[in-house]
Amino acid sequence: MNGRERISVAVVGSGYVGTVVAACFASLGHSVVGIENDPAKLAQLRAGRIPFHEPGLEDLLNSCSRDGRLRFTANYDDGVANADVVFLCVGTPILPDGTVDMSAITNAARSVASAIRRAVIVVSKSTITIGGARLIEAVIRDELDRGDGRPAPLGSAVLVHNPEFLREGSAIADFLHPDRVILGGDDPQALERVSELYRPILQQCFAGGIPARRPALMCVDVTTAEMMKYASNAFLAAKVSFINELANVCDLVGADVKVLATGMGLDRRIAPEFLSAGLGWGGSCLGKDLSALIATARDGGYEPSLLTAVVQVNAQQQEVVLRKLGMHFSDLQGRRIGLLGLTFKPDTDDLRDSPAVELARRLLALGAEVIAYDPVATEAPAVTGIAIVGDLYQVADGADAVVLATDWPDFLRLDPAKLRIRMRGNVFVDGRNVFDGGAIESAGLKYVAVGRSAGPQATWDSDFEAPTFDGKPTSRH
Ligand SMILES: NC(=O)c1ccc[n+]([C@@H]2O[C@H](COP(=O)([O-])OP(=O)(O)OC[C@H]3O[C@@H](n4cnc5c(N)ncnc54)[C@H](O)[C@@H]3O)[C@@H](O)[C@H]2O)c1
Ligand SMILES: O=c1ccn([C@@H]2O[C@H](COP(=O)(O)OP(=O)(O)O[C@H]3O[C@H](CO)[C@@H](O)[C@H](O)[C@H]3O)[C@@H](O)[C@H]2O)c(=O)[nH]1
Repeated sequence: MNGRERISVAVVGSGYVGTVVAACFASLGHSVVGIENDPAKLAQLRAGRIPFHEPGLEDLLNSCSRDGRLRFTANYDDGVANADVVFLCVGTPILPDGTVDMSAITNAARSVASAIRRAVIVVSKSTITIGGARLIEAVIRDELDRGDGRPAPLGSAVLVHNPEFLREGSAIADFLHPDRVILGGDDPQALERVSELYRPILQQCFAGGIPARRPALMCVDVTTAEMMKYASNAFLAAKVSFINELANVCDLVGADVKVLATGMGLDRRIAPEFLSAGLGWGGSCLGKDLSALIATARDGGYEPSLLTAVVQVNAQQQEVVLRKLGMHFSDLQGRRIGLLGLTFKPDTDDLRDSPAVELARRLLALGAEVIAYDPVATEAPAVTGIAIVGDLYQVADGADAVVLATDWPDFLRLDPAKLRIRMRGNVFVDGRNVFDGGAIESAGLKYVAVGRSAGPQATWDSDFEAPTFDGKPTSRH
């Protein structure tokens, strides 16, 4: 601990976020108990196995468990008894009306409160509705006030909201090397105590041996902290929808969206991240959080037209791929389509709101046959009719077209000639713009990408000299 205090932490919910939070805080030297109410997940975690796919997490969990800093329980009395800080990391899905289902987190908060016997800080880390922190606080206060014949004196609780910005697939690095830690609350001592937990992260100047920017700590009011999470995800989704819209314009005018995005990203105000055009964004968070933000705005009488356009452009992006297939086949009835990838992005097994699964669903609805391969998602998702195969080249067997839907690095190593030889047709749709079209075409396939039609390709060599405003070349050196 390098002389730092070891803080007792409980983490409620051991899913994609809670398990990472628990293992990472334990790796920083804190003493952590994970509370999970799903018996199957709990059994796996206790056996040292992660019930989902997240690179590096199983090793981290096992090393922390071996050192006695991390364990899991289903029992709130056991988990909360000695905790100084309790993190709530349970799911907050969307209800059919687009608002947030806060029932799991309020139930968890009630269970925590019923087990509190000392002064505790409860930290909501789940993404919550605007006003959610106050709701959780009220639930905890009610439970503590209820007494219910339990031995007095009961403990006390202060609420801090600490939204999480990790991404699946790079969750450990994102948690341990964040750009910022946001704490929402109005109790300075509680904010200070929670920031203590993050101290090793906040003080680091190196990430993986490379000098890094020190993460920022921002302490704000709870409502702004709640908004910070929704606004960040809405912005990321908007950036992807923006480049996808431009990709569609590139297809019209013969420009290359990949080169366009590289050029745009060189402007530091724009930044290169989240400018990859393709099948669109998905996953358990972006769509859900946009929906919650839109519902919040409408609830206040404001129509958020930009946010709704971000969602519309994304929904439409799958049609772009269908339209491209439509240029090669008069209709998709009876066509055999091989799908590479099912998860919503690489390095996760998460199929929630996956653009690949949604594309499969639409293809099936149009009468196509869909044969899919994914390196990690090896069971058919809840879409009847997708046939899953165990080898990537098998998707090509008798296929009229192969569509890359998820940009798993494994796929970049595929041999297009091996694919071609097994196919009936010759169409290859690169739904994530990751391939070199020339290499695909030289294997006898027709390469179809998103926003990269036969327009002129920009050169990108190091001897390039940018023209000055008067047209004369100038050296960059
Ligand atoms: N998945 C991400 O990448 C990510 C990133 C940042 C924020 N978030 C937010 O974090 C929250 C959790 O997301 P997730 O993806 O980890 O969800 P998840 O469904 O993977 O995990 C939630 C876990 O909580 C458990 N649980 C539910 N109620 C419980 C209770 N009362 N007691 C004990 N355990 C309980 C569930 O069994 C499950 O294992 C959501 O609000 C989400 O929006 C998610
Ligand atoms: O240039 C890009 C970048 C991403 N995507 C897609 O966008 C989706 C979301 O990707 P990503 O943001 O990396 O995944 P998540 O793990 O869902 O992470 C987001 O959602 C989390 C949950 O709220 C937040 O914590 C993270 O900060 C936020 O990036 C995926 O389908 C990607 O394929 C693109 O299409 N183009």
